[in-house]
Amino acid sequence: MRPAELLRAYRIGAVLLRHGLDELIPRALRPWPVRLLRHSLFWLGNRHKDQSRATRLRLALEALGPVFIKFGQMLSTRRDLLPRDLADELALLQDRVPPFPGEAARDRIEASLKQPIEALFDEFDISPLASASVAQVHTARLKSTGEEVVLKVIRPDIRPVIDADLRLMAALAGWVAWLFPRNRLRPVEVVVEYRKTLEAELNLMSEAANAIQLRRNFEGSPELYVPKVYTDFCRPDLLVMERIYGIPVSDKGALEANGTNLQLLAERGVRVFFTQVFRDSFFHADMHPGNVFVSYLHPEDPQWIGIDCGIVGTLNREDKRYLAENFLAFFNRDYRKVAELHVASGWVPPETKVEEFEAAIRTVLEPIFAKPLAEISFGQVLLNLFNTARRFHMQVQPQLVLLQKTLLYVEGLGRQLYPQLDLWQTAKPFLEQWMRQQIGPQAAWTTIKEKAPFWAEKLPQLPDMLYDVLQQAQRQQHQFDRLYRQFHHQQQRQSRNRLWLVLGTSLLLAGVLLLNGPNAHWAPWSLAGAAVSWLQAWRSSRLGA
Ligand SMILES: Nc1ncnc2c1ncn2[C@@H]1O[C@H](COP(=O)(O)OP(=O)(O)OP(=O)(O)O)[C@@H](O)[C@H]1O
Repeated sequence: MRPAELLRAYRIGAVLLRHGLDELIPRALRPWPVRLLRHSLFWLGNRHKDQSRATRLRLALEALGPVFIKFGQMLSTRRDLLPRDLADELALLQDRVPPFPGEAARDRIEASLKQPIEALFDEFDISPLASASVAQVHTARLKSTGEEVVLKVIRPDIRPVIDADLRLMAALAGWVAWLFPRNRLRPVEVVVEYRKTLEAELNLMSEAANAIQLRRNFEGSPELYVPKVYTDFCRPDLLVMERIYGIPVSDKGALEANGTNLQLLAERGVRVFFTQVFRDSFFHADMHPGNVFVSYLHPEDPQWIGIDCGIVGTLNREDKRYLAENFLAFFNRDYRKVAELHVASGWVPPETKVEEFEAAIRTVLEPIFAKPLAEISFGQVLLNLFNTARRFHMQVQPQLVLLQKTLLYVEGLGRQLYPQLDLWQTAKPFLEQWMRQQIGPQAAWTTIKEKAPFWAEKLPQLPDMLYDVLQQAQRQQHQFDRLYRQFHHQQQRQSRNRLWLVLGTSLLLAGVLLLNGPNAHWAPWSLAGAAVSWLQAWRSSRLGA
């Protein structure tokens, strides 16, 4: 460890102790030498004794800076791993970070583009429009077209901090895993997963690619608008995109003042999400209110605006089948079907007892379904299902966890806008349509259509291929006949061999017996016969070899 890292490690340890987080470790796992050591660090006493353990954890993460704050935010969504009080408190984590000087942003942009800013942009605003823990946003105009743009630039000093903190975090996770090997938190895996998310957020080229894909998927849609990305100016640490003007979704007063149809807006939010999931298999997975706006234009026919595509989820056909089949089974409150689906599809091990699994699902979901449909949370249903399935050894895929978390956000936003929002009613047509596409005549027709170009390409080659196959079959038949004849011949020879050996042995025995009897003169003949028989057996085996 380098001196700077040692210092940082000390600081992390000091912050954790000053927030009394050592008390989160069960007393049984803190033997007296550890407790003695703790007491000897008297200058690092718990300074937040009056706060709950959850609040102390949140305050400590906030004190440790962006890497830990984002880590806490990620953990808050893993309710399967954390106790409820901790998860609730971590969800309150905010990355309030002071902006860095606009001049530093300007230097960084110029270094990335290898040109002075004035050569490409007019009206670059030196004071940031927004500032977050990883990046800062400035406004400008494209010199070539006059279009208004925003420039999102990664904080200049963030990379080494992130690298060092991640290394320390990984070491800490390793110790925790070593100390508590049976801990269900799985710290090492959680840190690895976190590192991937953070790496993706640090590369603005991947955010640009995601935004382009999402924009293409919703090209011309009245429901969702995604700002244009100016790829020529994008670099790993710089993203340039169209500036949008929208009402922040959290500002319900402004939405109402603009005359927005809130019911339609909420329903469209759910539809946009399910379209991304079931039509495109590609969804925006960072739907926090700072990333979602509503257009000022045509408020009676409201359009969402989505920015910050740093985190997206992708789904495969199997994931979608899992979601659609389970949701439809839930819709009919058919827990048996849900349990059977899990076993039949191999999502849980085949030896799982369907009755037990069904009972466990019923226990966690029946209280939810006792509420009116409009109050049920899809996200909560999924979360409870995942937690139950994990107990039955199902490996819940990360993309499904991401989807479940996004679903909670979407529901939260929707219900905030229009509390009577009936999610099931809005989502059901999507699920049913998807299922129709997967099974039945429509599915068969779709498969034929999908395969048609392949067959059209292969059809002219079909006679040749058929001829080849027939030729090959004929050759194989000949080969088989030859092998069979060889085998038969060998069998015959072996049985002849055995006969000669048996005869030789019998004649040998007879010869030996005759030697001592009254007919001893026959003995040489018998022994000679034995010798001839063995010779014959030897010859025949040599011929076959
Ligand atoms: N295209 C845009 N047009 C107008 N404002 C924008 C645009 N993109 C970003 N902003 C503003 O900048 C803020 C931060 O942008 P963004 O969410 O992309 O950054 P971030 O660093 O990923 O922040 P966070 O971590 O909070 O999501 C947004 O909340 C919004 O106010």
